[in-house]
Amino acid sequence: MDTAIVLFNRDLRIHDHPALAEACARARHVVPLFVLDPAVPAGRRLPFLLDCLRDLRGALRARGGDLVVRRGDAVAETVRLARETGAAVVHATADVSALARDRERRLADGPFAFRTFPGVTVVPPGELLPAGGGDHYRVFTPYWRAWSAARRRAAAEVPGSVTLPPGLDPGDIPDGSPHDAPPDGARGGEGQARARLERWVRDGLAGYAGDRDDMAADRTSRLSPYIRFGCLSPLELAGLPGEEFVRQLCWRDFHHQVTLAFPELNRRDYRPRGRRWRDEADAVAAWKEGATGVPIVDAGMRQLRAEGWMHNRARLITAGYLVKELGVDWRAGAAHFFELLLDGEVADNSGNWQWVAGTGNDTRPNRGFNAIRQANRFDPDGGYVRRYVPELADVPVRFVHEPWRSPVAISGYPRPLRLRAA
Ligand SMILES: Cc1cc2nc3c(=O)[nH]c(=O)nc-3n(C[C@H](O)[C@H](O)[C@H](O)COP(=O)(O)OP(=O)(O)OC[C@H]3O[C@@H](n4cnc5c(N)ncnc54)[C@H](O)[C@@H]3O)c2cc1C
Repeated sequence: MDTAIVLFNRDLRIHDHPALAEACARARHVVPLFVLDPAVPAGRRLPFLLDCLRDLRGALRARGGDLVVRRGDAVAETVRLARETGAAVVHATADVSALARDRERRLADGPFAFRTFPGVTVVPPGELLPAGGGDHYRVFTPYWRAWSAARRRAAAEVPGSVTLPPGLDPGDIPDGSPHDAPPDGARGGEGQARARLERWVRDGLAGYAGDRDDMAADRTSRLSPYIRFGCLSPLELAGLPGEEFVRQLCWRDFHHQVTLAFPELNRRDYRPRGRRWRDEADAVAAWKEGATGVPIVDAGMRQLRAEGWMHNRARLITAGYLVKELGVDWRAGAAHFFELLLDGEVADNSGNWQWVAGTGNDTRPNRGFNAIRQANRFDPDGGYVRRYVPELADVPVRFVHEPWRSPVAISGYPRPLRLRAA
């Protein structure tokens, strides 16, 4: 094989990258390509994405290659580059969203051989099928059992060298304007990801099972934006010790295999339950602003806005409040999360929202989400609330989750919009 293009998407790494490794092993010239598509705006994730591209370019240059960057429609630009370089083969990492699969279908019709490779999940979506029939697992526990027992591929080798065809213009990676700076300075890229992983394995992994729901302690890995952009290989992460952490990666795989089978997961109820949602524009606006008057909900929503990330327990509480307490359609909440989260991504976002709403893969669709009970259990000292809702910084512990019970008026903080009895 003379020239192969490797089309990157959300697999922005050189470690364990089967599509890249195979191209480098077989082709004389390899063109690593990323296409910035204005029709698929990265929104708030753009600065993080640009960091990832710069880091990937650096890693490829260190191996004698480069990252070729183009702007436009990913398929049209790939076809154009194949013509320019005479590439007969295009490699990509297989993905599950409707958008990604449409791109794969169009690439398969291109004037080259198109091959997809694993790498977005630990176990490729669709590889495990339930014994009782069906094209995917609908319930997590049997999936977890099958997933834990499944044979895994070996991690792909990092290519020693990458050789571009001569005379190719690599193209610029835009700077991104300062007002686009990532929230709270979160920097993207495989180098950052591996450094954070190393720190977390040293300091956090051993205590993960006990600490992951302690909202104030904030001791989860915070690797999700890096996993979302593929700066880390899920397969490599799943080789870490610690069942509880690996189980979360299995949840991620689970939602991906659901999305492969049900690509409308971000639009349609997975299990329609005939729910009538309320039209509550003012309440939704207050929820988005972190001004519902329910401290644990407001703390989560303000963390999301400030950091582009929210603790998993806060995601469950804020989502539960919107759909179960306010009776608002999960799609409105999922769209807001998707817009603001650095890790925002169809399978995990919509899969989790539908799980909370009872329209997804929860075996207990009527599960309650009592925000106050959750707050007392997972933020018993109110440390999480105080961090994000400074109006409550000096309120005594016994009122921090229910400030409306305080005999002393608290200025500057609203009364709760709506709340079931705790
Ligand atoms: C309503 C709602 C929306 C969510 N939207 C997203 C989203 O858009 N993108 C996203 O990556 N996660 C989403 N999650 C899942 C989870 O909250 C985040 O993955 C997690 O909080 C990220 O923090 P962490 O990296 O510290 O996780 P850790 O606890 O350290 O877990 C390690 C990794 O496992 C994966 N993971 C953990 N929990 C889940 C889960 N419940 N479902 C799927 N994967 C999981 C993530 O890749 C995470 O980085 C959502 C959860 C809820 C309840």
